Amino acid sequence: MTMHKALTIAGSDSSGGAGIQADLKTFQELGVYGMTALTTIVTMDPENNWSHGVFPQAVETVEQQLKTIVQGVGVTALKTGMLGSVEIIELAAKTIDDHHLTNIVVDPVMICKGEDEVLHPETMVSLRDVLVPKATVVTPNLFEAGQLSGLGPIKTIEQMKEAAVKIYESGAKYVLIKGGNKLAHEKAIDLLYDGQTFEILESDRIETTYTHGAGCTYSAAITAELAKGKDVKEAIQTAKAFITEAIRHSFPLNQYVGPTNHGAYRRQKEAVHA
Ligand SMILES: Nc1ncnc2c1ncn2[C@@H]1O[C@H](COP(=O)(O)OP(=O)(O)O)[C@@H](O)[C@H]1O
Ligand SMILES: Cc1ncc(COP(=O)(O)O)c(C=O)c1O
Repeated sequence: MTMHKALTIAGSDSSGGAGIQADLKTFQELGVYGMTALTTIVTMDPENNWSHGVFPQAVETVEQQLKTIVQGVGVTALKTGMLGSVEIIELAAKTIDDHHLTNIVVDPVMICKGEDEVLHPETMVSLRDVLVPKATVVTPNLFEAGQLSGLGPIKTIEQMKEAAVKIYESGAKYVLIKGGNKLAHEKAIDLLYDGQTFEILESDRIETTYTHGAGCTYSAAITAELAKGKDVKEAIQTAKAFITEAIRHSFPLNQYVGPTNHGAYRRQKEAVHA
């Protein structure tokens, strides 16, 4: 039996709903063997208004993890999430080049939901210039698309298209901009651009504030499907169905954070086939 092996190079969300935790849960649900290179650790302080703590790992530690996985095991597809520093972004890009890795999903994480400033502005420039050019698919949300394209706040589908063209020019093969619940539309709209045509992906828009980890989960699902050998459009379609079910069944974990439900898509499929 062929084993499909996916890697996530990303941060840890200690509360379990986003970051590498979301990625691993998603890989498992979609039948792919998941591996991790941990870049930074994010905490939330219940005694201090849930303020975020960010604890970056040393570059050497990330390098050794990548060696373990890429040289020691081999990967069929990989995604990047929160990378935390320019050095780690450069390391991820170099690893992709040195080992001729393919099926690369770049989730250009710049902030955690609820925050409104880029964690480190210099990482945005490095993501755009060093890592986005390696991407098979880059998956910015509206805020990140505004930053990567230089267009600033994006509010309409027309502006999403304009941003997609600019980001494509940075060198990604496919640009997938997530409208999600920040676009004023009755559906949850994402826009896919392959350098030639725009495609709108839409799903039910679910009335909830529990979307913690939605972007991580979506990009991990795309990665898992690419690892199985699916083409980009097919992988994105499955991932969109996966994240829609995960959001439909999301839940409050505590007063502050509500993660998506990683098991919902598989349960729904099993119910249909029962
Ligand atoms: N309320 C919602 N209902 C349905 N789909 C949603 C909702 N919010 C986000 N999505 C979808 O979830 C995926 C992740 O988007 P988003 O939450 O914007 O990413 P991020 O976590 O990076 O900000 C996208 O496919 C988006 O359209
Ligand atoms: C480690 C880590 N990566 C990524 C994210 C981004 O999560 P989301 O998918 O909700 O945008 C977070 C948010 O808390 C995080 O802690």
